[in-house]
Amino acid sequence: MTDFKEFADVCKQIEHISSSLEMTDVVSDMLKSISTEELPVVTHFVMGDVFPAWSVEQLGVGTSLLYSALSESSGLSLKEIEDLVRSTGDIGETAVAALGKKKKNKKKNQASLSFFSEDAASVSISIMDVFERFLDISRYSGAGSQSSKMRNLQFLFNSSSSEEARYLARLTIEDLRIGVGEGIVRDAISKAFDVPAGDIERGFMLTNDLGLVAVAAKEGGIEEISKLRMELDRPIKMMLAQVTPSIEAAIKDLGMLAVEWKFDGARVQIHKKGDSINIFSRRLENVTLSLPDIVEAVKLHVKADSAILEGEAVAVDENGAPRAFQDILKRFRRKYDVETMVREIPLTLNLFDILYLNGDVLMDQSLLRRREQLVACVENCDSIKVDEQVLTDDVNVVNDIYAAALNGGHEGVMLKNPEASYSPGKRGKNWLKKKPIMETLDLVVIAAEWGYGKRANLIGSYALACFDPEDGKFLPIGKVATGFSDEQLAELTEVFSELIIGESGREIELKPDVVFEIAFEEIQKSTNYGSGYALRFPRLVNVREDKSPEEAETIDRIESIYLSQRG
Ligand SMILES: Nc1ncnc2c1ncn2[C@@H]1O[C@H](COP(=O)(O)OP(=O)(O)OP(=O)(O)O)[C@@H](O)[C@H]1O
Repeated sequence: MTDFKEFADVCKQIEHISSSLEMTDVVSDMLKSISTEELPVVTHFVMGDVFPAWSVEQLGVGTSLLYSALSESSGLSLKEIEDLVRSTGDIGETAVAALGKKKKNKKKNQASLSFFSEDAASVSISIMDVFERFLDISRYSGAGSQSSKMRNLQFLFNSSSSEEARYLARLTIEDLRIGVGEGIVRDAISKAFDVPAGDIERGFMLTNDLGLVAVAAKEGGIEEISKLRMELDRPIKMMLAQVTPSIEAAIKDLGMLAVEWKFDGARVQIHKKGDSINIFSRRLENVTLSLPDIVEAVKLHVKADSAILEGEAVAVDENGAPRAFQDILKRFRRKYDVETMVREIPLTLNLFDILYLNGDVLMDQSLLRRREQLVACVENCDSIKVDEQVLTDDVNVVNDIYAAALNGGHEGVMLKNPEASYSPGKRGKNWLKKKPIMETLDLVVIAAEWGYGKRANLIGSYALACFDPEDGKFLPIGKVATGFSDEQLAELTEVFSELIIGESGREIELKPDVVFEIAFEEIQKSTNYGSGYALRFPRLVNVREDKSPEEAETIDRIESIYLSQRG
């Protein structure tokens, strides 16, 4: 059993390293040194995850619960914890300071020990102890769950040293902040168990779980990795599209095109095993409970024993015409009553891909072959259908389809390579999208400011960042304070209150989790922000609840938009 302290020591070491190669070496050494049981846990922990995004288990600890646990464990008041968050600007440092103070208090007042009953023996905790407690926390939800979660958190903080608490606190809100992302872990697994990085990547593509890949690599090297398969109820990352500047350019790039309407809704991946249906969002979260109408439609109209299907769920009005993008997102929120939502915001599901059918993985087949099988197993009706696809290399034909899509209230067209296989998580050239000039950017909210006067209780301005996939960092690019309705400001304040990880005066630092779609006039060079760019006249268009922070615009894309603006 490895002590959690050893994990915390490695995190501390990594925090002081800037080179990715060195980080990879340290992570690789740690992966080699631990047991097979600990391997999947540590693989996720080191990236700041407790469970994979798609797992049924979810931790669901917000910062307010964490503050209360730290307050109880340290004996400091909630207000003192909040002050520490403000002064240290980091939840990890807050935990270190709070538990440090607790020790001093304990010496002063032995009587208080009985309050910390669970840690009276001051035993060290192992990595697996921490994981077990997290697992227990994930089992509680709804009314009365807070106290059970609290008990577990207190146990963890009471039995950890203040150094361990730094990483424990950050892990609790799944924001470890040591800069280790999927790329580094993939390379570390490859190095630790001597399997080429390409094979690790392929295993990851099929399973979406680096923990599982690490165990396979350790137990049987390439051979075991090559046995990894896609599985029902374990979603895979979705294939994405690049913007094409023009239809002519798309034909030049791909030749023959498979042209489909681009629907404006939310992407879903549906896993069907007999009558058991699971639906995953673009962020790979299990959203089945929000979409009972889609579950029914799939049960009735998809003629397959087992299948993995992909499509776009679109909110429609009584005539079947598409409604605003915000409406579909309401359907995914748990805070609304599902039955009312199903009644008020009906959906249609437009299926456009199939990755698995009756035991066969179809991902490596061409789009055309996959589509034949998709068409054959879906009975088209109002609630679910496979929309038309046209094969052509004639620019006029594509232009007509594009015009018809826009006239119908849809977003544009998808122009796909008919021969291409499905590449999970890739934004390559095999799927192109054409829609009216895109003047919005999807950016991650990393910080914010409380408002003034009457709006002092509302967050009024948000700091935005783009993503650097090289090192997994979010690079500031500007602030947005316009485009919000009062109702939206109140709703967002509630959401962001659970993501506060540091506070200084009116400024708050936020766990990067929420993506804003931002309209802007121009991208300018700037020394004010870490990205080296700033936005002129940014305003909020949408909250992209369907996107994860890693799906925000990359710094490369910002650079290329900047260059294209200059002609
Ligand atoms: N026929 C279709 N085929 C594939 N994707 C479609 C189709 N119709 C709508 N879509 C949606 O379009 C998206 C493809 O664009 P992209 O991968 O760039 O996603 P995105 O970043 O959300 O872009 P956007 O903001 O343009 O929707 C898919 O993720 C899917 O949600």
